[in-house]
Amino acid sequence: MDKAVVLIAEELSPATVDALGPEFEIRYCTGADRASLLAALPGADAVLVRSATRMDAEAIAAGTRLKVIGRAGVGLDNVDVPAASRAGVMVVNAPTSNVVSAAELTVGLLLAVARNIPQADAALKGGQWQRGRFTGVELSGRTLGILGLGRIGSLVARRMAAFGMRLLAHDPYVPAGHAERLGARVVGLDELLESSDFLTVHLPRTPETTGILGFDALQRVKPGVRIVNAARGGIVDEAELYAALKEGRVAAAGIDVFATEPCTDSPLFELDNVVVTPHLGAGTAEAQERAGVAVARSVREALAGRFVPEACNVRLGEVDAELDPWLALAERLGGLFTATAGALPGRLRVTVGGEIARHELAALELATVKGILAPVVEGGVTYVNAPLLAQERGLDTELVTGAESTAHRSLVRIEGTLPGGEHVSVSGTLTGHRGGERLVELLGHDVDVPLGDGLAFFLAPDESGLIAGAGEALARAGAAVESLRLARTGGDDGTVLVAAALAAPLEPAALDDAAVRMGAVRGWGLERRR
Ligand SMILES: NC(=O)c1ccc[n+]([C@@H]2O[C@H](COP(=O)([O-])OP(=O)(O)OC[C@H]3O[C@@H](n4cnc5c(N)ncnc54)[C@H](O)[C@@H]3O)[C@@H](O)[C@H]2O)c1
Ligand SMILES: O=C(O)[C@H](O)COP(=O)(O)O
Repeated sequence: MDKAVVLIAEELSPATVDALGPEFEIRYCTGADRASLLAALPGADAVLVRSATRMDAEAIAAGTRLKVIGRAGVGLDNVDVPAASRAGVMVVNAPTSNVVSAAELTVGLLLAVARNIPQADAALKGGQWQRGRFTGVELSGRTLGILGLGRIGSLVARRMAAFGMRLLAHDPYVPAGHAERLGARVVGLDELLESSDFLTVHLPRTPETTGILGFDALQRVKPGVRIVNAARGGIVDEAELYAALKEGRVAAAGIDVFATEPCTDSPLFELDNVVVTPHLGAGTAEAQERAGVAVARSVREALAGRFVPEACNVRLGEVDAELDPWLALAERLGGLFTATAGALPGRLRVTVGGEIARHELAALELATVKGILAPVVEGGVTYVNAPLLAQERGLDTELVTGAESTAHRSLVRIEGTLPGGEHVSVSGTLTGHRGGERLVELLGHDVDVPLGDGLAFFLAPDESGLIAGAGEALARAGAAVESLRLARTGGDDGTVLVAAALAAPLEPAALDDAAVRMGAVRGWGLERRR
């Protein structure tokens, strides 16, 4: 089988490729070069990007076999997440990988604009020993205004408290008490602007925050303020900042991010009181390794068709790790439901009983739908597109929880009525320390077989010698039978269910042949998960 292709579109830590492992073909392109990106995407199952690759609707459409976009970093403003969701493409990022590095760069920029370090360095290397020209200010005792008290803003708060700064914060969306625990006082935007000697920006770029430090805000700042932006370009209006720096209302600025990147030409670059870096917030070995390894792991999971907790466009909230094997079971049972039904029901009921019923089960419901649709949908079913595909096929799902499971500690049952009126049901559980998947009911027949590979089922009239006849029929059809079970109880149509565990799945023609030989009314199989 061909290896899945992972396309690396930007410079990533070598640890990324190591974490992907040998089972992928790795290809490279230059994501910032549109032609290179669009030419490489059609062959890729996954693409790994940083902030310079625009994964918009056009690029996502070009990735005809794309299943996952891995953003080796935090910001997703270069990824059209809704377009990815429509295309069934999972988007994963590494939201905490580089926050310490970004906070540390912020500290560096705050020190640089306080003490003119880069300017003094450049002057001295240019042969000038000028000490008075670069006299700065102390941070200690001054007021730092933090705009956005999320992950990075909070790390900056802790670090700058150690410098003896007074902390103010503006962030209407953090819980009460968070700022106080960091030693910061929460204030409105006006007070933040009017009272801060230093202002540092840690907001996401949203319609609300774009230009938030524009003409009006820069008119209200404390004269002589120093501003640092290591969040996103465009949050500080570059033209207005330039004007305020020229006037001296803003004494200095440290800027890591620009409205348009790469940015190699800006009026800001002409000003002595500006320190700039080329989007270096995440530019450390540690951050790159963390980001690369995190997305590599998520990509491996996503390409294996498993649930990825870090997926940004699967809205299931936190999924308890204890539930993972149950998701796999539900998906497997969904596949068996479709193999048994040969059609989709209009309405599907997923009943979860016993101990696992206390968990949040939206992911398990989705895993079931994924398993049910996978055998019948071309192009792959993922946790991302399963709800949309179900809707398109008119498949409604009802989740029933809390039912007692008397025979098993926990049980998952899937049932639905087909358009022809036939009721189909399948139930399974996990047993033993290693959580082996077991089928415990099929079409109302009580069975107990491992949900292994190569299962085959037959419905046959209840006659003596059936088990011997079934064994012989399967052997003649070329099957290596590992075990045979007869399920007499539960069915109400006079047939018994023969469940055969085979060493390898049988081809459909061989299954039919075996069914005819044993006098079964029908036979069907469950193939190995791909
Ligand atoms: N320079 C870099 O290389 C680099 C590296 C990492 C992250 N970043 C950027 O840094 C920024 C912060 O990242 P984070 O991980 O701390 O994000 P975060 O989501 O943890 O924090 C953002 C905070 O902003 C607040 N916020 C949102 N809208 C607001 C508004 N209108 N007014 C006030 N507060 C508002 C939110 O409540 C949140 O607490 C992001 O823009 C991210 O893309 C840059
Ligand atoms: O959003 C991020 O993670 C940072 O801005 C870093 O972006 P980068 O991966 O392009 O350096």
